[in-house]
Amino acid sequence: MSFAPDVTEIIARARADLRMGVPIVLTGPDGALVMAAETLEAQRLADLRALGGAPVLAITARRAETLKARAYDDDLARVILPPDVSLPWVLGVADPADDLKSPMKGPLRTSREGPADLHRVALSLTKSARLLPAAIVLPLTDPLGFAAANALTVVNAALAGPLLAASPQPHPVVSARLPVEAHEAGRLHIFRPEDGGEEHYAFEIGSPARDKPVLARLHSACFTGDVMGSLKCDCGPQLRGALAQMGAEGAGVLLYLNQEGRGIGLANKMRAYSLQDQGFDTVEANHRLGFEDDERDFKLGARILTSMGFSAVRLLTNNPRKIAMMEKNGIAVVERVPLKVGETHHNRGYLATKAAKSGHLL
Ligand SMILES: Nc1nc2c(ncn2[C@@H]2O[C@H](COP(=O)(O)OP(=O)(O)OP(=O)(O)O)[C@@H](O)[C@H]2O)c(=O)[nH]1
Ligand SMILES: [Zn+2]
Repeated sequence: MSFAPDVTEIIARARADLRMGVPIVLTGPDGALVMAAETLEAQRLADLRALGGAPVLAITARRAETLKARAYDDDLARVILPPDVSLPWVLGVADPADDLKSPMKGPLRTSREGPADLHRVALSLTKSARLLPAAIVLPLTDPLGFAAANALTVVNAALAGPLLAASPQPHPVVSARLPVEAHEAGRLHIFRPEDGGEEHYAFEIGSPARDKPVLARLHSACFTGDVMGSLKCDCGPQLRGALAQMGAEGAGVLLYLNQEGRGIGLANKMRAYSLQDQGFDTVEANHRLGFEDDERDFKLGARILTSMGFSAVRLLTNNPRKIAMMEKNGIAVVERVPLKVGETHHNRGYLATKAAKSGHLL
């Protein structure tokens, strides 16, 4: 019988639970109750306090650096909850929105007791749920009993950790003809990753030969730039520029990858924009939120191209990481086609930061 969900499916459930503010239980050699800081409610925090024990707030080393909290576990810190912990305290540690307005009072104490494996998986889960990377973790003596009594999702952390770090295989779902302004012979293909995450799209123009390098673009979703015409980035003009070039050549493939905000999600990108209004650049803003500069899965694009039958591209990009990841994952980049469009006085600093800190080619 195989009606029960497998680990991948349970991870998808856990992600949905955390987004709703429902706690989950992680099991490893030990077990722990996990709640995402961003969706924590006052009543659940009160219930947590009533349980006793030694809860911590796990945050990434990036966020810990901003808060001057010691990260004993390299990539994360376990902040000890004060006995009178309140919801604003939890949110103040997790969310940098008010860092400048109300700097944290007193030094944060962090734990170095025992392994941090469950905390690491808890943070990966909050990231994959596109929430702030911060989670309350409370060790439990009877994790399975606690989960059963409260009908909570149980995730085996040892199995989930590697799956959360891996790139899920996107499967083709459907494709249909779609004439667009750039070219009448367009076809939109939908791909669905097997981890229950966001779908991604491939827009094919003309009938590019599978045995020759295809003019290709890996475009990461940017609602603000692609749809709203934001002047803060160059995404909209890049999207339309790439389509126009493919239209003019009569052939090409544009992958539209739903990795909004370099993989942190639109809500977190808007948090980053607020920080940028406080004077931080695009990379510093990601770090203050607890993210790396770029949280995208670049393998995804190579996998979709491979599944469409392509093995070589002329890649429209200024980002050398995209080229390296294509090559590493079986797609030869025979030419880099620069895509320099859409510079405005609003995005000049953003583009300069990408060149200085993220290695973008000018
Ligand atoms: N976190 C964050 N994401 C941003 C910001 N501005 C734009 N983005 C996102 O950055 C991504 C840009 O995607 P791309 O244009 O494909 O990538 P790129 O790395 O600039 O590379 P090329 O355009 O190919 O040179 C999109 O997902 C945007 O939503 C920002 O200030 N912070
Ligand atoms: Zn953009």
